[in-house]
Amino acid sequence: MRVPFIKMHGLGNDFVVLDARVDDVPELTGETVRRLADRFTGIGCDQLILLAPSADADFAMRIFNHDGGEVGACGNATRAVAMLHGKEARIATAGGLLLASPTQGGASVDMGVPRFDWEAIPLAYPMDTLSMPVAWDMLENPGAVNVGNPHVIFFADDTDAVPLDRLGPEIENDPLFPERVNVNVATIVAPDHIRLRVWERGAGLTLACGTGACATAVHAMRRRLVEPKVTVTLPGGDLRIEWSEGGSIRMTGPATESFRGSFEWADYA
Ligand SMILES: N[C@@H](CCC[C@H](N)C(=O)O)C(=O)O
Repeated sequence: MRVPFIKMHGLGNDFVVLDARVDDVPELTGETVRRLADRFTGIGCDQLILLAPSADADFAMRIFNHDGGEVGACGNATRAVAMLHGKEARIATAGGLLLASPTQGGASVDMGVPRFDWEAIPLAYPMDTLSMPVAWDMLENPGAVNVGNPHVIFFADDTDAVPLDRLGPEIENDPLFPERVNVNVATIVAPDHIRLRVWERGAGLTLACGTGACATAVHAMRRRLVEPKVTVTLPGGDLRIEWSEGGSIRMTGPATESFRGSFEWADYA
């Protein structure tokens, strides 16, 4: 059987979107996701997104990393599917209910209330997540935030000088993070501007990470390093993040549909 797909991206963080609301999509396994996500032998993407009907929301969004693992949140994909939906939507995800509205060329999303308890990140043992007494080489004293998925955030004078291709996988797989972790390295450029690079759990270095931008902005706000509204510049472009203590995070930015196609399911199952 042939299964239709839509190729989309948010600031270069790219997705294969399967829409089980309108198409027949057989049950996905980690192996099928890995094969489809492979950039040499498959369609190629950072995340595979499966849209499905939902009893509690306008639709459900399941998120699978490049390595086949299912996860709770993806900020860039949420903007992409909000744009696809074309009108205000309540989107059910494993990380919680998200509210999204399409904008000119993208979407604005209420990403929910961030969590800071060490159990919620989760960490392997109790620790102050605002100022963690741990270090990996030049990366030290990070913070941790869960925005539907787990993030650790380091500040550095120059994000480009950090060997994230080496330290990213080391930190992602450190036993301190029992569910592994997304690794963010940020520079405060100005009180309203952060520069950010992200090593994504299950996907590696990506051009942008929406939840990474949310987690980093919130952590910088909690440390009183930036204002409640910031621009986060990633290698793929800019996101606008707004948050105030106790509230939910608003993320606004672009999304793009690249092309539509279909694939033979048996080639990837
Ligand atoms: N690209 C995403 C995040 C995708 C999931 C992440 N790699 C995880 O494992 O939690 C984004 O834009 O937020």
